[in-house]
Amino acid sequence: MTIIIRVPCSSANIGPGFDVIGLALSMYLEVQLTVTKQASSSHSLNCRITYEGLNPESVPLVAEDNLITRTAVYVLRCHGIRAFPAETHVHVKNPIPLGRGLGSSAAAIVAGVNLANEVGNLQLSKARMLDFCLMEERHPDNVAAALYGGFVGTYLNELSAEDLNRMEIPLSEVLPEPAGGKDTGLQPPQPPKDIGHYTKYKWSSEIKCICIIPQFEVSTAKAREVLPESYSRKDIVFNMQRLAVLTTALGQSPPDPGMIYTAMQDKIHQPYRRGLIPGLTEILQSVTPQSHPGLLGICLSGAGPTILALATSNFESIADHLLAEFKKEGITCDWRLLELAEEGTTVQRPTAGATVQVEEALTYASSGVSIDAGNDLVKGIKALTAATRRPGADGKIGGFGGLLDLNAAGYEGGPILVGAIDGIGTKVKIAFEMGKHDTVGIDLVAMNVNDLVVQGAEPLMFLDYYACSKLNVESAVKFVEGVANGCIQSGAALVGGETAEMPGIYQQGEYDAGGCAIGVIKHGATILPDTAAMAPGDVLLGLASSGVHSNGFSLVRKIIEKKGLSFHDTAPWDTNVTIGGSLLTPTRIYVKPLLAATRKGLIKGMAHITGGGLLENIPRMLPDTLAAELDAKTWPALDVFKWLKDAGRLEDLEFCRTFNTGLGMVLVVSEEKVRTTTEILQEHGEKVYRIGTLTKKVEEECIVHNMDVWR
Ligand SMILES: Nc1ncnc2c1ncn2[C@@H]1O[C@H](COP(=O)(O)OP(=O)(O)O)[C@@H](O)[C@H]1O
Ligand SMILES: N[C@@H](CCOP(=O)(O)O)C(=O)O
Repeated sequence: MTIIIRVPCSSANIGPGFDVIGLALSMYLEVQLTVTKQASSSHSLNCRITYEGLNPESVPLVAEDNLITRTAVYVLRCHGIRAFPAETHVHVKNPIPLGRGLGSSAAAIVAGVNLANEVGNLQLSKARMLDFCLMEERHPDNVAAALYGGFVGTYLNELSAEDLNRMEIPLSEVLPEPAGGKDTGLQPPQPPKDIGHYTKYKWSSEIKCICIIPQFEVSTAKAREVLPESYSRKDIVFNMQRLAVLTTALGQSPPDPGMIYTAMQDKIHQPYRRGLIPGLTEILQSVTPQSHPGLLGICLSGAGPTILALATSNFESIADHLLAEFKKEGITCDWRLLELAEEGTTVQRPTAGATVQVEEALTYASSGVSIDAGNDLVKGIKALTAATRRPGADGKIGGFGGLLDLNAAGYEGGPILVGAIDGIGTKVKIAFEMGKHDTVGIDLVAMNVNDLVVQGAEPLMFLDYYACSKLNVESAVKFVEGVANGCIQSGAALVGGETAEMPGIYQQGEYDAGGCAIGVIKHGATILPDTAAMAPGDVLLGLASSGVHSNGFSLVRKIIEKKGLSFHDTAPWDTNVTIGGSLLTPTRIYVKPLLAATRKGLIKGMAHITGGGLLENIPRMLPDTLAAELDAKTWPALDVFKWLKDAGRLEDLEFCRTFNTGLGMVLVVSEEKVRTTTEILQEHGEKVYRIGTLTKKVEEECIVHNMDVWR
């Protein structure tokens, strides 16, 4: 499958509008993209480049050096993708002469950003693409015209010194000494949002563009070096007066040659560039609407050396005259008659909506976390833990919590102790980003006490472990505030903890936290799950989660990053909150409602839906002979999950194996106890859904029907 990206060339300034106005013109750079899946590639950054067109000697075919591909790699790296997929073939067809003032570098940069968008399936908006273009080509006139097409006026929000000096931005062709161009090995920061703005002016359809293209190059960087740092008020006013008239005059029909010719005069760049283009002033002055009927105006195209003459007729005779003028200076030129390219950059995919096929849907594993590896570890250490068995504890692992019978251990009359240990995972990264530390402690407690309660245990005490590079007392206190809050919600006492300062292990300003809950089950009470009591036909009840809870955050962060969003942006799934604010919603603590129900002997088993989602956690409470059959239509799909699934293009099974999908707990209850159980849980504020039943196991342990409701 080949995707074709077409970017028009552009002519900037049109006389007085230096760095402000641009025209997209009907000569197109074409980039053909094909990805053939291979294990590896011998080409730089996995990308093979071929080129046909003008100035082949000046166009590097190494992806690290070529402006199109190095722009694409910059954009990909901003999204956590280090290189092209192996193997990418980029074929470039380029009729735009390089270094002539027709926006060849702008076209290459715009093509590169679009290339990354296709290869990485980044789904960037055009406005966001403009931001990426402007990190590289810092004058907006050419890139805005090339991207959006038409006759555009632009302005730029100034970049901060920090953003100006980013090392990871590819070397620009147009800045004298750009800071960037270095691969620091780090992920480049996302560009600031909305750097560039544009408006489209009307363009009179009678006007055509005669481009006289001398056979020598003037690099834009050099043509900017000759410009002064400051201008007289007289010259600025001269240009502004003309620009104000020109932008409207070029949209009027019929165009007014007298007005346009005068309005295309300039005092702030052309006079200074004449040293680079022999005979420039004389050539510009050699034609007028009077001497050459049909001519509207004449100027330097961009930084030159191309001359742009706007005309409504007599194109050939105007061109012949200008070619002869250049000839007097000993300069040979080509000429082209171009029209306005109204459309801007286009991307042609073989079928509408198709994406580069090699682009795979995100998976939890692709975000760096492997559920399978975790399962393999449990298998691998089973024998080791079994060797630690002692009276009161069988040394088996794999349950939600670990059990020790104090009575059997020699403490006569003592209850069964249940212990759980867990962390918050990378949800803490969002706390760092948002500077909000008072809720992740709730998550920490929740992850532990919810694991205890599913065994029927009442959590009694909690200990936390907080490790950082340098202790920030304020955020650490906030963190413990969250832990204490979680303990109060679950009725556990916070009896101790540990704070560790470990410079060199953690990144500055960051921390990690773990915690351990201990609870008890009275002798005589049922230790859950009561697998022996479960039978086909038993009902599965689901309790609503408060959101993503505390699992799957590596994937969440990857999706947010891939979409080019910041945690401070408005949440696409809820415009009342920021993304970070919404994602920091603490994990729901189910201890009190579930203890109320278990004490009445209503529940046969419970699964805390954490990493591994419904598919991996529900089977943990079932006997070998039974399977869970769920209908996804029976509980609401939370908007946050729908968005994550769509934005990450997560496949149904992957989604269901990573996230809680809207259910934080799943219970097994016999049919006759469904009503009472539901009522008790609802009295405690839970949202309860009847989500499925237990069936005889044939092959799969957990089957979810109608997963298409999440799409
Ligand atoms: N199609 C292309 N492929 C690769 N690099 C390109 C392409 N077009 C332009 N460039 C790069 O841009 C440079 C010209 O940029 P610049 O001096 O701004 O001139 P222009 O006025 O043509 O934009 C070339 O020397 C080359 O490095
Ligand atoms: N406003 C810029 C335009 C440069 O255009 P190019 O086509 O020469 O790259 C300038 O005048 O420097």
